[in-house]
Amino acid sequence: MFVKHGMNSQFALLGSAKHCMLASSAVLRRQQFLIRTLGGYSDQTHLKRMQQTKAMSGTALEADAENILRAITPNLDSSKHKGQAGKIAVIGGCREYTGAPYFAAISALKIGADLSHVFCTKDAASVIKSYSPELIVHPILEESYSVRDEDKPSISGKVLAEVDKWMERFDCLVVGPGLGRDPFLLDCVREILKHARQSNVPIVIDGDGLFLVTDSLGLVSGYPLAVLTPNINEYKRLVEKVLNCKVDDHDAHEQLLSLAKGIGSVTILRKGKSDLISDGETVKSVSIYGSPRRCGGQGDILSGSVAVFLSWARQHLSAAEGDLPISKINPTILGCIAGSALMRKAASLAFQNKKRSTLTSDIIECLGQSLEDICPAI
Ligand SMILES: NC(=O)C1=CN([C@@H]2O[C@H](COP(=O)(O)OP(=O)(O)OC[C@H]3O[C@@H](n4cnc5c(N)ncnc54)[C@H](OP(=O)(O)O)[C@@H]3O)[C@@H](O)[C@H]2O)[C@@H](O)CC1
Ligand SMILES: Nc1ncnc2c1ncn2[C@@H]1O[C@H](COP(=O)(O)OP(=O)(O)OP(=O)(O)O)[C@@H](O)[C@H]1O
Ligand SMILES: [Mg+2]
Repeated sequence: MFVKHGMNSQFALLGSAKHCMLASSAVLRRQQFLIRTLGGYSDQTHLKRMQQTKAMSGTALEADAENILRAITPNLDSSKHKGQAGKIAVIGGCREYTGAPYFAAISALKIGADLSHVFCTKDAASVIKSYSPELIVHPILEESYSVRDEDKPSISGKVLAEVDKWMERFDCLVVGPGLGRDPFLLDCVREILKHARQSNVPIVIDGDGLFLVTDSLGLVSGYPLAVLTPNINEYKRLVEKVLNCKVDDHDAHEQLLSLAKGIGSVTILRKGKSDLISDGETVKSVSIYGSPRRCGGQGDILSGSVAVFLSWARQHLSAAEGDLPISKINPTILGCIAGSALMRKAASLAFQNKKRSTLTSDIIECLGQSLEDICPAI
C-alpha cells in the first residue's frame, strides 16, 4: 500500500514537475516572443519596416498572425474568476436560421470565452438550446409575422430593455449571424446597436447585420469598436454603397483602406482566399492555408472568434505597458488577425481529417487543437 502510494506520489511529483516545466516553457516562449517581436522592436526597426511598407505600396503586409494570437491569448490562471476570459453575446437566430448563431456562440466558448449568450427569436430559441446546454439563450426577438402593428412600439421597447439588462456585462457583441431580414426585427436590432455603442461595447457585424448596417451606415460610422466581416456579396454591397464603384481586385487593399476610411473609424475584415483587414490606417492580410471546402457557416465561426480575440486584445493592451509596440496596434485589428488565423488553421486541420465531407461542426471541433498547437494551455 505504502509502496503503491509512494509510487503514486512519485508520479504526482513527476507530473507536477512536468507541469511546471511545461508552464514555465510556455511562459518563456511568450516572453521570448514579446522580447523578439514586441519589446525588441526598436524605433530603428520600426522605421525600417515603415520604409519597407512604403516601398511595397500595392501589397498588403502579411500579419505575423500566430505570434499575435499567442501574445493576446490570456494565460490560464487559477486566480481568475468566471467571466474574466470573456462574455460574448450573439444577436441572431430567426425562423430560417438557427445554425449560424449557434456556430458563432459555441466557437466563442470553444476558444476560451467563459460565457456565451444568444439573443434570438422565440422560434429559434428552443432549437438553439437543444443544440447545446452551454449557451445562454434569450428568446426575445420578434418578427413582423408574430406582431400586430399597434403592438410594435411596446414590443420594441421590451426587446431593448431585455438586452439592456445585460449590455454592460458583455465584452463584445456579434450582430447578424442568422438574423434574417425581417424589417421589424431589424428595427429592434438598430436600437440595440445604438445602445451597444453608447455603452462602448465592441461590436462584430456579420451576415444580415451587414445588410442592416450597409443601409444605415450611421449606426457604425465613427465607432472605432465596430468590426465588419463581409463575405464576397456583403463586401460588394458595401463598396457599391460607400464608394459608389465596383469591387476592384487589382487594387484590393487600397480599396479596402478607402472603404474603412469612407465609413469612418471602423475595422473591416474582407473574407476570401486571403483575409484582408483594415481600419482605414493600415492593411494586414492573413493567408495561412485554410481549407478548399466552402461549406456554409465558416464565416459564423470567424465572427465568434474575432469577438473573443478582440476582447482579449483589449484586455491585453490595457494591462500591457504603453510603450510596447503591440499597444500601438488597434485591438480590433489584432482581434481580426488572430480570429482569421485560428479559423483557417482549424479549417485546415478539419480538412486533413474529413476531406470532402468537412462540415462547419468539424471545424469547430478542431478549434481547441488548433489553438493548442499555436498557444499551449500550460
Ligand atoms: N446554417 C446556417 O444557419 C447558416 C446561416 N447563414 C446565415 O444566412 C444569412 C445569409 O447569409 P449568406 O451568407 O447566405 O448571405 P450572402 O452570401 O450575402 O447571400 C447569398 C445570396 O442569398 C441572398 N439572400 C440572402 N439572404 C436573403 C434574404 N433574406 N432574402 C433574399 N435573398 C437573400 C443574397 O441576396 P442579396 O444579398 O444580394 O440581396 C445572395 O444572393 C445570414 O444571416 C447568415 O448568417 C450563413 O451564415 C450560413 C450558415
Ligand atoms: N478561397 C478561400 N480560401 C481559403 N479560405 C477561405 C476562402 N474563402 C473564404 N475563406 C475563409 O473562410 C471563412 C469564411 O469565409 P466566407 O467567405 O465563406 O464567409 P461567409 O460567406 O460569411 O460564411 P457563412 O457561410 O458562415 O456565412 C473565412 O475565415 C475565410 O478566411
Ligand atoms: Mg456569413
